[in-house]
Amino acid sequence: MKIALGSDHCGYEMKTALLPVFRKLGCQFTDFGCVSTEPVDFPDIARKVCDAVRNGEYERGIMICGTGVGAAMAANKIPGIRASVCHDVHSAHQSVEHDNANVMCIGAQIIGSWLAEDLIRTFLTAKFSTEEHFQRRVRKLHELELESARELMDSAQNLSYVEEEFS
Ligand SMILES: O=C(CO)[C@H](O)[C@H](O)[C@H](O)COP(=O)(O)O
Repeated sequence: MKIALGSDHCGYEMKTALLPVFRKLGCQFTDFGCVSTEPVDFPDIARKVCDAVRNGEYERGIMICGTGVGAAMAANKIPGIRASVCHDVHSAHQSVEHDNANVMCIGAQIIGSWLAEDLIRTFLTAKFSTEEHFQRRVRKLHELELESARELMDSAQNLSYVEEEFS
């Protein structure tokens, strides 16, 4: 499995400590940054990780920030991304089995690297269920994404109409 990996400065040390885990699991991975504990902005890294997953080059993504929350917020803005914040093993597999999560976000300020290793192993080995109700719900997530895109396009059109009127 090919994994897109990323962190901000708060997750950098945990990410570095976890690199042997990906090797042990036989995963191919690319680290999309950051490269030190120098402060960066998690949305910039999330963009790179999620684009790599979204374009199909990588099957899943893992982001580590301070809490996992900011990374998940950023990731879920990107079409095609279903990101979870996981600090327990149950969520790590259920978010894939039921919700087809393709990015998992972890908070380095919340858990230690032993649990993070279990979460990664669990997330990467879980598979999306073929049961119809789970498939239907994920289709609905996609529909929400399309509705939001349409709403954005409509409001952009309204905006240009207003701009024309006042120019
Ligand atoms: O946890 C985070 C977002 O949910 C991130 O790791 C932030 O960087 C966190 O807010 C830490 O902020 P800092 O003052 O830039 O270290």
